[in-house]
Amino acid sequence: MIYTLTLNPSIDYIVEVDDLQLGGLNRMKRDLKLPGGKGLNVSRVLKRLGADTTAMGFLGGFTGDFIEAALQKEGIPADFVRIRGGETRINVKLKHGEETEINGGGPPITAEEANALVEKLSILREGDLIILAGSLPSTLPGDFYEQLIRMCQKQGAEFVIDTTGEPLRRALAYHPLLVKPNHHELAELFGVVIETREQLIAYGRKLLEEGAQHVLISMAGEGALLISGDEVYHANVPPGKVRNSVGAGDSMIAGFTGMLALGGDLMEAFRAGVASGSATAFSDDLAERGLIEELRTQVSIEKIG
Ligand SMILES: Nc1ncnc2c1ncn2[C@@H]1O[C@H](COP(=O)(O)OP(=O)(O)OP(=O)(O)O)[C@@H](O)[C@H]1O
Ligand SMILES: O=P(O)(O)OC[C@@]1(O)O[C@H](CO)[C@@H](O)[C@@H]1O
Repeated sequence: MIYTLTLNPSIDYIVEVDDLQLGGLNRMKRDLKLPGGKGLNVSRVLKRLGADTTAMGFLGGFTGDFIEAALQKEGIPADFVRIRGGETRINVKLKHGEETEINGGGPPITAEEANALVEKLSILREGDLIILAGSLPSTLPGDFYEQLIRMCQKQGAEFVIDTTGEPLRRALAYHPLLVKPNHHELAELFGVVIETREQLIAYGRKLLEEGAQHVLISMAGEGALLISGDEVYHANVPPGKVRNSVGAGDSMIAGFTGMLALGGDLMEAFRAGVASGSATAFSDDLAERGLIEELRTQVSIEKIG
């Protein structure tokens, strides 16, 4: 079973305008409300790929009800802690030729609610994988991800972590199955400017040295790098019209881990990851299975190191 953990989920409110007038009245051309948050996105794509998944985390208020109903409609098992002190955030994704994102801070989580989540995670067993994804709510301790990782490992489960900064850095020592920074996150993590592919690979290798089992570096339209052991692979992205990049990275994690869970090898997982990321980039919502399958045949992988 692949569990996903989203400590700070969201409704993603996607708003499209023709010509954004800052300081003026804008009329929406189109809008869409989707369940969001990184782990939730991973679960939604895993489900479409036919992998077993359960979504976990915190939900509150009417926005939390919306997300629960959306997951139920898609047949995704969910086991969230309901919080009492606020509503799950609404993140605005503004499309105006480019994409501008305004993410909320998220509601407060009490110590009691945090403990309730820890209790729920006692269900994890050997053979399970948990994907910890997204920002850490500011009311939780800075080492909360680390606490959860230690606990999951005691129970024999593997983990993937997709977050930024210190929580990501600290998680490396626990040997995550996968980390997937994009090129900007990788540069930020090491406080450097990365200009060449060689530099990307060098910093990706550092993540392996610090403990990650596999490193995926996503580069949006430039494809992705997989660094594993002494080997480095590059995948191209298939051609297509970009409609939405929100959740492309999460879809990539779903494709990669889902394929491994379904018995695929590392190269098949890499290919499925890239195809899933691109299928989301070419869709209004997250990728559907049909498009992922179609794009999978168009991803070519080259060993470059
Ligand atoms: N413009 C694009 N064209 C084709 N494929 C894309 C494009 N953008 C993203 N993808 C696919 O999705 C993968 C992940 O994208 P990206 O590098 O943008 O991740 P990310 O920054 O973590 O995304 P997000 O945070 O928006 O979910 C890429 O490696 C690629 O396979
Ligand atoms: O604020 P965080 O937790 O870093 O990111 C949240 C978020 O931007 O990530 C997802 C896309 O990856 C969206 O569904 C969601 O709105």
